[in-house]
Amino acid sequence: MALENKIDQILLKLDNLTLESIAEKYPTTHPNVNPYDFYRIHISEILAPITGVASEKIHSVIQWTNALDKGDFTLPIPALRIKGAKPDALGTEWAAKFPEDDPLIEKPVAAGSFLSFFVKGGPLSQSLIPMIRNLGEEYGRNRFLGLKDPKDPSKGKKRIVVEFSSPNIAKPFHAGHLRSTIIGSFLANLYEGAGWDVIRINYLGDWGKQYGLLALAYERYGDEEALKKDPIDHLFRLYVRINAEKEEELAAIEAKKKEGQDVTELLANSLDEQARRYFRKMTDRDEKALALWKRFRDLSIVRYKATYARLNIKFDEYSGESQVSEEAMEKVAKEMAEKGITREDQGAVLVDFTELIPGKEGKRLGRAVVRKRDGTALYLTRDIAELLGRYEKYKFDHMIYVVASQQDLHLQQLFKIIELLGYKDIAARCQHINFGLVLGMSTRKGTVKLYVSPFYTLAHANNITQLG
Ligand SMILES: NC(=[NH2+])NCCC[C@H](N)C(=O)O
Repeated sequence: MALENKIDQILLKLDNLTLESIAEKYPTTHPNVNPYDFYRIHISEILAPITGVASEKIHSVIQWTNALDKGDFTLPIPALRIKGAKPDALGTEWAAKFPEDDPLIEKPVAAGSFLSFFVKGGPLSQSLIPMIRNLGEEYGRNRFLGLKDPKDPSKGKKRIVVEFSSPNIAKPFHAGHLRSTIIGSFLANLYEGAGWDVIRINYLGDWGKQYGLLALAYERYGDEEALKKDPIDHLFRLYVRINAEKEEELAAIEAKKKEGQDVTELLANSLDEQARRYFRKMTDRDEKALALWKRFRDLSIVRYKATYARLNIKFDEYSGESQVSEEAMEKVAKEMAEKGITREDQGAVLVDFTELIPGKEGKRLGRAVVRKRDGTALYLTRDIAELLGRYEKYKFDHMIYVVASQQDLHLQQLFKIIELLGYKDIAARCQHINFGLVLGMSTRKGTVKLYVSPFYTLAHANNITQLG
């Protein structure tokens, strides 16, 4: 984009630079879309002769401030590593030598070992407003940041996978999922604005024994009309009801056991056991068992989509725990065993971090079961295979999981297993973005609050503040 405003022309002249020489000397900058890049360069060019330090070096350490009273930019003097000089004294000296009447920047303020720089408001707005008018919708974005090689755009964009929202079908979409949705969508938009190729994934909780239990509940109490009208609500009601029954039943069995009765048969016929068997049929891809579950999933997705649409959010992929194939899990199970990461323990398979990793870290990570005694896989097992599958499919440069801090340990275990498998490079590309807990809610007890009204409010706000 051509530079059409005077201030920037003045700046180029001031520092005796051209856009070409800037690109050469400061390859990470993009002054034609980010006016602040000019300012950082300008400060560096002024300070170079005063300090005797190369302007590129100064440029590389100038930072944003974290509070406005500290200026627009700050220079941490110790970062320049000048031997034998006291940073505080240098700060005072350099501030004194800084030109009194620079057209763009106030004389800096020395604050301890930092120099604070304040941009002059008038000239900035004179340069900024034409820039906003020129760039239009593009203003505020910097598509260069996401390039694989900033010097060679033909090499393409970096790719990021952002996994967020990820509710559990049949359970309500609670405040935790809402937070993941808002944060995840915001991050995805931000990366898009920064020129990355962004893949948005919704990893549904749609698999596990509880979906066997839910199917049983539907067979007993399900209502076709209610399901069609509001699947999420209907399934939630069934889920709470059947869980209460299951808990009651288990408590009764436990009491009988305490009295010394033989409860083997009761346990074998319990709801819990029936649910397990039902889910087993699902993992064996029994068509009948899967048909009901698939309806629950499909209807829930239709509802989710409508809600996300209000928030101006779209996903590129509705993946989910159910989409992780048994074959993929078997493959990685074999690999883990071969690489000595897993061991058997009373018929179950687990990763014992306390043995694999010495010291505190191993202790902190503890032990994690990856295959139950009855042969079924777990949440973690699915995540391991899913992560590797995503890498295979997307070859991402970075992947973010936006998940509540409740699952900090789970994600640390996941990333560590990937690393132990020898995929250090893939593990290093993964990041957990967490957020605090919403206390006092339990889906099983039915104490979850459905956040309908904030949804509307946020949808509204999102329309106005959307980044991309
Ligand atoms: N890859 C993952 N484990 N993502 C997080 C999924 C969140 C999960 N469905 C929950 O509601 O708690």
